[in-house]
Amino acid sequence: EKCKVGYDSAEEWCFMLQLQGKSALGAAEICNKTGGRIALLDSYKKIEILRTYINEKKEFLLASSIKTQEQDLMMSFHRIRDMSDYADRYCKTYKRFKLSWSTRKLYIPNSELPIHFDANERANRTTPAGFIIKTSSIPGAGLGAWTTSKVPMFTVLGEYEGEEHKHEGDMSYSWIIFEDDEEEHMHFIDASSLAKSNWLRYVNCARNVHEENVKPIICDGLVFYMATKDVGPNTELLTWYGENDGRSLGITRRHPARDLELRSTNYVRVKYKNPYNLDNHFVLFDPFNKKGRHIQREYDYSYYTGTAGLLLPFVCEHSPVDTDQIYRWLDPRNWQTFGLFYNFYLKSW
Ligand SMILES: C[S@@+](CC[C@H](N)C(=O)[O-])C[C@H]1O[C@@H](n2cnc3c(N)ncnc32)[C@H](O)[C@@H]1O
Repeated sequence: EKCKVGYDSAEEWCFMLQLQGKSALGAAEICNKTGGRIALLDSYKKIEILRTYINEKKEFLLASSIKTQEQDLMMSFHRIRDMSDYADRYCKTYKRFKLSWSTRKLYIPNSELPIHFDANERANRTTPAGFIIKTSSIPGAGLGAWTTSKVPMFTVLGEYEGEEHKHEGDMSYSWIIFEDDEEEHMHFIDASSLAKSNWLRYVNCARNVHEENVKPIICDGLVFYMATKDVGPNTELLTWYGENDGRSLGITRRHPARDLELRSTNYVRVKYKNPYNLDNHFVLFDPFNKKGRHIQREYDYSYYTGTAGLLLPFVCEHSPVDTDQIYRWLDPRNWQTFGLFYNFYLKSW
């Protein structure tokens, strides 16, 4: 037998399907321990052989209980998508009827302001009944907006008020509004002034999908905030600021409202060698997809899954022929080294 213990022979390769769910790093570690490495897809033939190999073990894979994470992820994704659809509908109605009965039904207006008050108290004084401004649940984030009673899903928490500029002001309280999708046609709604904003300025940025419960609806040059879940009492309202602002707050996670490309809940993690740039990286391999779309780039889904990322089954391999080594020689980035070796070889010969 050419394959090591625990490995199965599949044509010229030796594979081992691991049904335990692991992160990319955890998987690499286990493959190392068994004397192999993460299976590397570097030829069409190998992809086909690996597909056949996994298909033979299909029942085990389908029976493994670790799919719940992918299912959660897809559900969260669809929920976020549904919220976008709902927001679009809300906006259409708003554009036609403004705040009429239909858009006002689930709309929470600012608290009414007294006639005389300190101008800088405006923002806080607009806080409606059922909400309170107090220290955020996020360490170091300052103040936050909290519920004191239940808020049903789809409740519009009001309009994000601020000064409208054409120039960039204090970006930490600004929404950028693109009018008709053109960069030149944009403005900012800047809530940095306490005298010219309302309580929604205190809504902080969610760090993950579990705590995210508010969606900005950008509509008709304005921004509304809408609850995307039934929110219980004494819960902080948190929304996703967008990738740029998220990043500047140290939240580098990808918010998959943009593009969650998962199509399956049967992924197996392997590596893939890109034939164009010879880069090799982790991919999600869907061995049961018959339409040929079985390789999926793996993005950072930790916005959903927490820091370890998706826990997936994976395939280890060890090959009597180290194809990775061969590719290293073929990689143009290594040719300089190869040249040195070649010169040395010629000279010594
Ligand atoms: C629109 S304000 C939110 C209200 C702010 N916390 C306050 O006390 O006025 C945005 C600012 O809140 C803070 N913040 C919001 N989300 C945060 C997060 N996830 N982590 C750290 N700071 C955050 C940052 O200082 C950010 O510039």
